[in-house]
Amino acid sequence: MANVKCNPDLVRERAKCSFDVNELIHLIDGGENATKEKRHFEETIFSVKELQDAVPEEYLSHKDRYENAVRKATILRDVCREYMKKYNYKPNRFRVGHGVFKDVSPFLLHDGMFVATIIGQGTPEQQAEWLPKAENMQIIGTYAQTELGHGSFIRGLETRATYDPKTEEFILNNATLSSFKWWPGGLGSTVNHCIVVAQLFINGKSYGIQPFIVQIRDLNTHKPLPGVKVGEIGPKMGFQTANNGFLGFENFRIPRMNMLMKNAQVLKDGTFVKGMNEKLTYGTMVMVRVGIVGDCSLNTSLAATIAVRYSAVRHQSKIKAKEPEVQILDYVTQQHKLFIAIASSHVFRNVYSWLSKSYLNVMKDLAQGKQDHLPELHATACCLKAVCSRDAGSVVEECRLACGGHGYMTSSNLPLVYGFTIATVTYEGEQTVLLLQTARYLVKAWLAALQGKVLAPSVSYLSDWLKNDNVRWQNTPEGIVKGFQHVAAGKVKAAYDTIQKYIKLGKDYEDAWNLASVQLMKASEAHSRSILCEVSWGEVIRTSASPNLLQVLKQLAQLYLVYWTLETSGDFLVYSNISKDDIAILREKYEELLAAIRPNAVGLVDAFDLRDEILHSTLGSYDGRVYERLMEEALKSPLNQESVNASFHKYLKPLMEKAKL
Ligand SMILES: CCCCCCC/C=C/C(=O)SCCNC(=O)CCNC(=O)[C@H](O)C(C)(C)COP(=O)(O)OP(=O)(O)OC[C@H]1O[C@@H](n2cnc3c(N)ncnc32)[C@H](O)[C@@H]1OP(=O)(O)O
Ligand SMILES: Cc1cc2nc3c(=O)[nH]c(=O)nc-3n(C[C@H](O)[C@H](O)[C@H](O)COP(=O)(O)OP(=O)(O)OC[C@H]3O[C@@H](n4cnc5c(N)ncnc54)[C@H](O)[C@@H]3O)c2cc1C
Repeated sequence: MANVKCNPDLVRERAKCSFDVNELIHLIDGGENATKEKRHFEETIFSVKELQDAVPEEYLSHKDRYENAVRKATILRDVCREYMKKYNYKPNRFRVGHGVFKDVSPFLLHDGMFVATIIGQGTPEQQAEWLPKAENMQIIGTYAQTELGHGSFIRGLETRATYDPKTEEFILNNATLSSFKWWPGGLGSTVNHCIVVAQLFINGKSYGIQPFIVQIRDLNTHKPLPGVKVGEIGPKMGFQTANNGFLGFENFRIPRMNMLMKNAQVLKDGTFVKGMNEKLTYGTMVMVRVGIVGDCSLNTSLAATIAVRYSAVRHQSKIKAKEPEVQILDYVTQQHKLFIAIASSHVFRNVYSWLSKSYLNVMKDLAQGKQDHLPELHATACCLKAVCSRDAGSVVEECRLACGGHGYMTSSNLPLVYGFTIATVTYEGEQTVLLLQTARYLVKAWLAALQGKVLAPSVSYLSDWLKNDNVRWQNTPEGIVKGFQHVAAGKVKAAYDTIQKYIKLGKDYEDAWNLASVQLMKASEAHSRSILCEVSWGEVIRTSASPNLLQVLKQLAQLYLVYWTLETSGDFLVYSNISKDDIAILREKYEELLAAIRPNAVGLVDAFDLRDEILHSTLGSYDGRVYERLMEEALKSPLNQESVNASFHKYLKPLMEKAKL
């Protein structure tokens, strides 16, 4: 990239960077070698001509766009397979996927959830049967859980799997319209198999929801099998190439062994054997929620890179009347919009790495029959997924707005990035629903704290606060982290007290819960924010890096702490000992941090190391040729391929002529 002829503003910005950009790239990637491998892989992928689009995707019809995405998905699969064989390297297909598809691969659910559910929910025998086929794409699948009528409340799913002991089969049925599966990615026209989550019935008795592996299309003709009704759900806000679909069954039989039986089992005679914990059936969702925190880091880095580079190149208006128009990045309001995006990406990455470790530890425990830490993992993954996805959506939108009119252009890629980022707020557990799951855990933890019990590490601050809620405020990062814990503890207590108040007024627990649920949701958000602050600050101070880089990383981590303290200063005034003077000091600190980060802004986004092919943006490319690219892309419009469009003769001319009469 160094030899590319760049916009002079970007050249100047890069020259004034105070740290070694390569050092940060290696830190993000996990070492110099990891960067080398990543770059070699990406170079290989983006030099494949067939993966490059001659016409921008947006000009294609819905159908052509899908077919093009499938074409590229198959080529990408082949290239990756060869690459893995040759270099024994497991590539990050999702990162290059943004480059290849701009949007989402029709195989996203195959890789992200179909294979993962076979691993997570299948017995060793079932894995041996299905996994090799799924991994080498002999079969293509998705995860079909959500229905027209139910997505959040999965115990309410209506798809039925009724066991027939005579034939040792399950009979799948979707008797109502609301029971039709709706949303699964790839289901529309791509997959031939599904994990279907259905209500299990044996001898007329319900045994709750269970996962089944089901073939829905013929492997040769791709026609839906008899008894299967399947199709695509149509255009959406984003995810255009994900090929989301609908599905219903009519007396469709599958063998008994197609129920994934790692947890619960159905024996030949119809005996139901309960698993260790029925919630383990929800395991794939926990795994994907953890992954979404990592996706939030990538999505915010995409938007930050585009908006920061653009803001360094764009000059508009003046700060001082007699001086030239400034780079818009010099407006402190612009820095306020953008530097939180850079900081958030680092916070999400650090928290993702911490959460993944907890996830793996809990999986190891579960394999040995220990489930003590499962509730804490579920509660933590729920609130972090909810808050990070919401933050990422807001940050991406703020970056888009920070690019003014050009940010509204599809060629900036910001609308597409927003489309797939904002989807994460809803899928894999709608944000409020997940926050309320965490609130259940917090209320239980609060009760345990009141009873003097020892709490799990992520909520132990509740006991500390109960012992002493009158801690002197300190304007240090550690003091701010403590402050976030006080806010969270204060909100948990307030929500708990509200529930008790309603119960005393004669409400039952469920109604009292619903009445207090805004407070519960806010308590859960505050808990999540306190984890984000504590973990990210902890990770940064443990980072081993050169003094210059460490200084910049600390500035970003502090910016995150101070930004959120100021954004939620009302809560701090209510629940901590912060004073108005402390808030004024923090405002000053915030301005100092913006100024300190300013010279490194371009270096920081360069360190995300996102190739132009992944950014896909007229505003964000490495060379900063913004206006040239905007014009080049505009000229690709089909309307610019002819000097006069047929509509002139058909409609406009007759209209004008009629007007003459
Ligand atoms: C790289 C991959 C990219 C993938 C792209 C993905 C595209 C999108 C895919 C999808 O969206 S797939 C569909 C995802 N759907 C959801 O996430 C549904 C959300 N709803 C739920 O998870 C559940 O319905 C619920 C909200 C958790 C409620 O479940 P339920 O009604 O059964 O529980 P409750 O009676 O409320 O009891 C809760 C009880 O259970 C514990 N618990 C709940 N879930 C889990 C879990 N996953 N693991 C462990 N424990 C769980 C919870 O803590 C409560 O415990 P107690 O308080 O009773 O002790
Ligand atoms: C892009 C995209 C891809 C998807 N891919 C898949 C897929 O591959 N496979 C799959 O199975 N599903 C998929 N889904 C479905 C997704 O998982 C659900 O849409 C999601 O879980 C939300 O459920 P819902 O649509 O039922 O929302 P609802 O639950 O109907 O939410 C509507 C409103 O009701 C509120 N609400 C609901 N319950 C409660 C409650 N208990 N307390 C308080 N408020 C509540 C919510 O907060 C929200 O404000 C996808 C969705 C999207 C958008």
